[in-house]
Order: sequence, then structure tokens, then C-alpha cells
Amino acid sequence: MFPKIVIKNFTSRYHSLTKLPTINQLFHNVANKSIKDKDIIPELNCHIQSIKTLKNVTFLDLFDGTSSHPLKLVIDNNMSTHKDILNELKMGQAISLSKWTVVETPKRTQQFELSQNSDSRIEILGKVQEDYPLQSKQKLTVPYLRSIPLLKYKSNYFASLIRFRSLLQSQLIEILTSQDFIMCNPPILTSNDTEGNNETFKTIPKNLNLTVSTQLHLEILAQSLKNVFTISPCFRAEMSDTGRHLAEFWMLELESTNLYKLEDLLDCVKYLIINTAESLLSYKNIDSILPNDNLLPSNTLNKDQIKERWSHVANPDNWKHITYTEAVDILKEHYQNPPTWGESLSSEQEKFLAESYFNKDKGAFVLISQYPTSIKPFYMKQCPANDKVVDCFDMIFPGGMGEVAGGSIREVNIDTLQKAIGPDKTTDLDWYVDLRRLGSLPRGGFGIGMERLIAYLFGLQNVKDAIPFFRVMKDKISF
Ligand SMILES: NC(=O)C[C@H](N)C(=O)O
Repeated sequence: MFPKIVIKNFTSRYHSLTKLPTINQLFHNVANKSIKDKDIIPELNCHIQSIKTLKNVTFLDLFDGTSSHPLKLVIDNNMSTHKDILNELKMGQAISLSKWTVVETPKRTQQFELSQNSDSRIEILGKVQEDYPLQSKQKLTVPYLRSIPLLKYKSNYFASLIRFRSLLQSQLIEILTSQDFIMCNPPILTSNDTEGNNETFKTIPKNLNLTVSTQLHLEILAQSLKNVFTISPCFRAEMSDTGRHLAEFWMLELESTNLYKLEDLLDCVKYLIINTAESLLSYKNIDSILPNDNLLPSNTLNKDQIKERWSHVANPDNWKHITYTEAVDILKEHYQNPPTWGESLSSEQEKFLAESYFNKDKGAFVLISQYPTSIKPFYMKQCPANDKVVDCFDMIFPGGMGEVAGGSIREVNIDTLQKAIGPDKTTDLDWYVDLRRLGSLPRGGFGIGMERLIAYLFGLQNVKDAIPFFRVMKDKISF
């Protein structure tokens, strides 16, 4: 398998890119002593998360989206410079601070607070309306926050989700590039529909589709560059309206001419996810990326529960591999409505395997390989030992997410491929066949649905929350 890799946490050797600090940088700098007790912070722009007014002091919790920990600001109510502004301060306002003093508070959970000196100033830069929705003392829910896209990232939970999405992508890129995978950017506008289902969004001119998968173009790149991958947007015009479907989603797709045996392909996808979970668990700054346990919406996972999920993923014992035929046999024996051999597995049947059959308690990650040729796309390689099945896999996750990845060894035999494409193809795939005439190496690849992966790793129930602005077929896109 892959050699053990060391994931470095990025520490910048470079010049600071912004003059003003972030709250996350302030926490870091106080922790590493580059900012000390009594130092003055020249300027800081942020938002008010909460206000607590006592007789002589007012406490503000400040946030700027870079950390889940709020920064405490202590205002002396009796200091003349701030008397006018005190009554105007409101939750959600954008404010500017200048010349506040760092006071270390080693005995509290928060390492320091900002305290007032005679030069300190606070200014309101952006007011909020009286009915600012996040003011409510009620516990916020995820569906409610989802319904206010202009504001949801001001909530601690959704800001954390975006930070997590960013970290996850950077860890995946680091793991792959450290193993000689080259990040490519295949086109989004294409003449093909890759999967042969034709559930594409048509563009003008009419012969172009928004890509459903960049695989076919990645195969061209892999033929010359060996190991390639992308994280790209993909589009599916299916009418499915579930917590697992989006019309626009992101897919990590990988193609390699070093992966031409099914067992190597399965190991690659499995260890890519296991390595990613390990890298998240050992990431130094993780507690400021994950949501604040005191500000969680109802029915969401707290930090420890999220990390427990990652440990579950990182344990190879929780990964299972069965063939499609074995899956059908298990379902025939243990499930009320089993499939007959040759049919696709339904999402309920997949759920049973990943959530009940293998590990009733916490679920298992199930790789199902060698599906019948008739239910899989034309590009999958016929299994050498059995021409009724193809050398492919689906990766099923627990937690309601179902199929998170799928891939195959690619068919390189021109006759077999042409037969699989058939006479009534809807798009021109001659170039894809011709690729096999140009010094073609055997190869394989897969695609991982980023939003489903994010949803599982963060404990989300709906992929709509795993992407900054969701697009689904049934909803009107109004902004
Ligand atoms: N790159 C892949 O293998 C993904 C595959 N084309 C799919 O869309 O499921």
C-alpha cells in the first residue's frame, strides 16, 4: 500500500498578505507569544456575536469567521469615550476597533481578551435592521439557517462548515500531490455526457452540455501524465429531490495509469479517505475550525462527535469489500425486498448493507465491486474472469449518504468498447475510442462526491448544507 505520509500543517514563511489581523491569527499569535500581555492591537474589523451589559462593564463576543472561538472585548461603561455608542451596539453589527489592549487571561478557557485604554476607539461600520434574524434567543435550526443564504455564514455553525470544506479540499490536494498526482482542470463545457444517461443541462449552442463528470478528459491527461486529478463542479439534471442530490455538485475525480488492477483501485480510494481522516484528526488548528459546542443548532454533531466519525473512518477494520454478487446473496438472506441478480441496488438496500448488516452500531464503509455489465456505463472494463460483470466499484457510506464514490478500470480494448458504446450513442465518442490508438496504457479511476463526503464527515443530514449555495432541480434559483 501507500507508504506512510507526513502531513505538514502549513506555517507561512511568507510576508503577511493582509495588514489587518484575523481573530484566528490573534489567537495564534498570543499562543506563540508573538503578541504579549499589554500589547496594543492597532486595528481590527469584525462583527458582534453577542452583547452582555452589566452595571459597569459591557462584554462583547466578536467574530470574523476565521475561528469558532469568539474574541472577548471588555468595555468600561464609565469611560467617557464610549458612552454615546454603548446604547447603539447590536448583535450582527460590523464594527471597527482601534488601539485595544491585549490582556492575557491564562486561568480562563479563552487565552486573552481585549481591554480598553484611554486611546481605544470603537466605531460602528455597518448597522443592522431592528429585525436582524440572528438576534433571536431561540435555538437556531439548520433548515432555518439554510433558508437565509445572505446571513447563514454569520452563524458559527455554517462558518465552520465552510472552513471545514476548505480544509478538507486542501488536505486532499496535499495528500494527492505529495504522491505525484497532478492537479488538472478539465473543461466544464463538453460535447459528451460521460455516463450515457443524458441527464445533462444543455447550453447554447445546443451541442454542448455542462459536464456530468470530467472523467473522459482526465483519461487523455492520465495517458500522458500518469496520475491526475481534479476537484470540479459537475451538473446533473435528474429530478431527484432528496437530501443526497444536488443539480450542481463538486467531484474529486482521479485517473491513473498506475491503477489498472481492481484491487489497487479499491485500495487507492480507501486509503485516500483513511489518510484524509487521519490528517484531519492530527490537524493542529482543528478546534478553531470546527463549530463552537456552545453555539450548535439542534440535531447537529459537536466537536467530539465529529472527530469520533473521523476516527471511525480512519480505522481500516470498518472498511468492507464485497462483490455485487455477494451483496445480492446477503440481501437475499437478510433483507425483506432483495434484488434479483442483474438489477441495480436501491438506496435502501445499500443503506441496509452499510448501516445494519456490517456494523449495526456505527455503520461500515462498503466497497461493492464487479456489477453486471448491463447496469454500468460503457467505459468500464469487462472483468477478465467473468464477461457478465465489469471491473468497477461503488463505495457506500453510512449516515444516510449512500454512494459517496464510484469508479472502474477503463476499457481499453477497442472492439469491446465500441460494442459497449453501441450504435445509438447520443454524443460523438469517436475521440474517446481513438485515444486507444495512441499508445494507450491500461488505467483506472474514480469520482468522489465532495458534498456527500463533507456531509458524512461533518454529520450533516442534507448535502444542501455542504455547498455554499445549493442548486437543486425543483427550486427556482433566485440569486
Ligand atoms: N471519474 C469517475 O469514475 C466518476 C464517474 N464518471 C461517475 O460519474 O460516477
